[in-house]
Amino acid sequence: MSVFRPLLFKNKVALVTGGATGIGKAITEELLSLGCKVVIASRKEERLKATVQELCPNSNRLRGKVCNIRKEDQINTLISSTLSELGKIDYLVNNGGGQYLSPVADIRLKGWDAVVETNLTGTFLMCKEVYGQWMRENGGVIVNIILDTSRGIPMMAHSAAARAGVDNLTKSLAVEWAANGVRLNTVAPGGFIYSPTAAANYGGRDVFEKARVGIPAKRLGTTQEVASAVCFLLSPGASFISGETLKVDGGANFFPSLDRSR
Ligand SMILES: CCC/C=C/C(=O)SCCNC(=O)CCNC(=O)[C@H](O)C(C)(C)COP(=O)([O-])OP(=O)([O-])OC[C@H]1O[C@@H](n2cnc3c(N)ncnc32)[C@H](O)[C@@H]1OP(=O)([O-])[O-]
Ligand SMILES: NC(=O)C1=CN([C@@H]2O[C@H](COP(=O)(O)OP(=O)(O)OC[C@H]3O[C@@H](n4cnc5c(N)ncnc54)[C@H](OP(=O)(O)O)[C@@H]3O)[C@@H](O)[C@H]2O)C=CC1
Repeated sequence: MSVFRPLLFKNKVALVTGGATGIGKAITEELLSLGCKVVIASRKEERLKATVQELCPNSNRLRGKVCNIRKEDQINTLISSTLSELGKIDYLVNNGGGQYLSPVADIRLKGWDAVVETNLTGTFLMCKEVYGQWMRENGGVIVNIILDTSRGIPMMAHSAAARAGVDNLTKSLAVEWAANGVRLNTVAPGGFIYSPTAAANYGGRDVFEKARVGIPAKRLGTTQEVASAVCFLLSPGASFISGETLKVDGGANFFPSLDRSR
């Protein structure tokens, strides 16, 4: 059940990348339950269709649009078609992204570029385009999902570097665009947030289960717990918060790393 007051969100238009699966799907569900109209955008059309069918089969409050955030022309079309269909974009959640596990020594340039383009360049392009086409004149709120990079991330160094870039980009934009009524923040899920699609990327549930020992609460975070943080930052309750990074990690960042071996 939502912890927010629907009136604050009613009839707002939200664009959520990667909104058909995992954390993005939980954000989509939360925003729908609060009365938003939501556009979800990602590469695989069948996932978009399945989520629209599951969450909102009999209404056009949820729309899926195919978009690869590594392609500037596709982003341009995503924003312009959303604006022509729904008239505005109040919220943008840059959630689409990911990486693969690899020691740095084995990362090829093509793989490095794929991860940086997806996570850093894709977020830059989405922010720039939504600002240029709508938020510069009308204001809005942006939340960028990253990883908690505060201690580095061995085996995911390409993604950690890209996400640290997103974190810093968010701070610059929070200052540059403040006078235009645009707020931006990042949410950093640090502990492991299980969803079937996230786990499939790592060959199953195992890698998530192993992470449990490094989390003080000895449990994984849920996609809904990330969605709540995102919705708080989108809401008027966060109207004087910009350029911040909110960790959603059950305190794992403060847990002595020695305890991780137990
Ligand atoms: C762990 C717990 C925490 C969880 C955190 C999460 O984020 S959960 C969220 C989890 N969800 C996600 O992460 C979902 C989104 N993630 C993705 O789609 C991919 O991880 C992507 C971002 C690399 C794009 O991939 P793509 O195929 O569209 O990209 P492309 O075709 O442009 O270039 C591919 C190049 O990248 C390399 N390479 C790629 N994979 C591997 C690998 N397994 N092995 C080795 N290398 C790999 C390879 O060099 C390849 O070129 P090659 O040598 O084959 O010619
Ligand atoms: N699960 C976790 O523990 C953590 C997750 N995160 C981050 O949270 C976000 C959501 O991940 P999660 O829900 O867990 O995993 P998922 O794999 O379910 O979500 C990733 C989403 O991103 C979309 N996506 C990937 N690449 C692109 C692209 N090039 N263009 C458009 N969409 C794309 C995918 O859709 P499609 O394949 O159809 O394009 C998918 O919907 C990611 O950025 C992830 O890195 C951060 C910390 C921890």
